[in-house]
Amino acid sequence: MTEKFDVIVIGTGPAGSSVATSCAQEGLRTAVIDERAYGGTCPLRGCNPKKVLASAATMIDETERMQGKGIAKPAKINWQDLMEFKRSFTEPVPEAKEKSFEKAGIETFHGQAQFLDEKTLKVKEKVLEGGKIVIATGARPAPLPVDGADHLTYSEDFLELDQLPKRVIFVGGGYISFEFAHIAVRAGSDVHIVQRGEQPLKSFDSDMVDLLQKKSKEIGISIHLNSSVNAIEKNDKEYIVKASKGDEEVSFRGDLVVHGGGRVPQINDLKLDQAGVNHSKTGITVNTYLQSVSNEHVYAVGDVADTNGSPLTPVGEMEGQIVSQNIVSDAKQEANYNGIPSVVFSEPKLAKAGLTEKEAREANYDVKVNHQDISDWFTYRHTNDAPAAVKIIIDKKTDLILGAHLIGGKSDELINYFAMAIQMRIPVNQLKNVVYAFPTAVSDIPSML
Ligand SMILES: Cc1cc2nc3c(=O)[nH]c(=O)nc-3n(C[C@H](O)[C@H](O)[C@H](O)COP(=O)(O)OP(=O)(O)OC[C@H]3O[C@@H](n4cnc5c(N)ncnc54)[C@H](O)[C@@H]3O)c2cc1C
Ligand SMILES: NC(=O)c1ccc[n+]([C@@H]2O[C@H](COP(=O)([O-])OP(=O)(O)OC[C@H]3O[C@@H](n4cnc5c(N)ncnc54)[C@H](O)[C@@H]3O)[C@@H](O)[C@H]2O)c1
Repeated sequence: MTEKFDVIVIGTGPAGSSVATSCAQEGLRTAVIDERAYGGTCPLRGCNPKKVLASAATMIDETERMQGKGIAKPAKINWQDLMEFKRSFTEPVPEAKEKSFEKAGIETFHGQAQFLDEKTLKVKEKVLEGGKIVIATGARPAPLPVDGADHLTYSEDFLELDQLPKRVIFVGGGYISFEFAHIAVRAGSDVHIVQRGEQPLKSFDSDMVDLLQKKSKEIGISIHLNSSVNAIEKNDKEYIVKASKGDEEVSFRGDLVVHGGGRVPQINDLKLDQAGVNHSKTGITVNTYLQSVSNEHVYAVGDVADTNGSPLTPVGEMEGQIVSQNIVSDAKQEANYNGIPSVVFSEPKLAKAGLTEKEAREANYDVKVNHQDISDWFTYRHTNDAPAAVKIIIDKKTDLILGAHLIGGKSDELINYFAMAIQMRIPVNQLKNVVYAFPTAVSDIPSML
């Protein structure tokens, strides 16, 4: 027998949860489906467990850099204790999530969802029909065209390691590799990042990335640029990662090789063709209302949707809110990706919101660029926090901030103020006149503008 719903959401990560909860609150008969434990990548295998480990790495960095400045003995990471602490955050998630869906009146299904036709899905032996179906299936590690790719350890397995091996090699120089490398080196491992391009963390400001690379090298991370990994071999002692660097072949030896080579939309198992849902390598093809261009019953949100939004939790949540409004009231809401902040949780942390200097100039803005080394400002000097730098890009014509780029121990919180200014279109002259608490990192904002 076919069960009928107003809305069926495939995926219970941040994006899917956001749609399902809002639709149910508005009285629509709503169902969620997930093939894995409820909660999705962010709270179980991504942001939150990573942040528990990264915060410990920050504490190590803080005590190390204060040696001889009032802190006597550097702290040490106890990996097993830290993982136990991390599990206290991840383990309760699936049950709590399921209960919160049930409390909201959402029907819950476990298993892989596959389309049978435009409006119907199969989950194990059950057949479900949705007035609207929302695809929120997230992303998975990109298959890398590398011989011996099966030797790679994925980010989610790294976050479950009982022991941290002595020598760790990261393939790729993006978010995952920099964040995990900063954790691993603070936990005592020898770490290599092998990145095929000229600049790691390509979407960030290149001056800030240069500072992060310099600090990463100082704390013992070896960064190999222009080195494209093409093979991973294993013998009874170790892994050997082979890469091409121009005409040269280079190799690195380690005890663990981690995939940091990018993620791709999770669409393989959905049988999208049976529902006439168009897609490409970059995800489900949607219009500006996040509705499938080829099947009006279907929407897509989060990492799986091919939009201008980056694959980040707050983007998925925002898209979820937009789709729920479009479904509930037949509205035509569009996502606004302007000024969305993003942080690499290394130590120092790297942050951005809005346009880079290059993007602003290419878009023909008449820009004022405030680029400052702030490591000798009191905020950073009293905790010996270097490097610390800021680059703010201001539109001379409107006095609005177009982009903000930060590096330093406080940049993860500080970037939100710039994101707010960009998103709410607060002009620089107003931001300068806000009275902030002192001494805080935020009270430096007027001097950055
Ligand atoms: C290591 C790591 C660290 C990260 N750190 C951050 C961070 O600090 N900040 C940030 O903003 N973002 C971070 N991200 C990105 C963030 O986790 C994702 O952007 C976010 O989880 C995407 O949400 P989503 O709902 O689109 O997908 P997901 O959270 O991936 O959820 C998708 C769900 O769909 C389910 N599913 C897939 N296919 C099917 C199917 N056929 N049938 C049924 N269920 C299915 C999956 O099991 C999963 O539960 C990180 C990612 C990783 C990997
Ligand atoms: N703090 C955060 O918000 C956070 C943290 C982790 C992940 N994420 C999300 O997850 C996504 C995936 O993260 P990621 O770090 O895997 O990808 P990424 O896209 O940030 O970086 C991947 C890097 O790997 C390189 N690469 C790919 N194949 C290679 C090869 N064979 N040899 C050498 N280098 C190679 C690419 O050039 C690129 O620089 C991110 O785009 C981000 O949206 C976010």
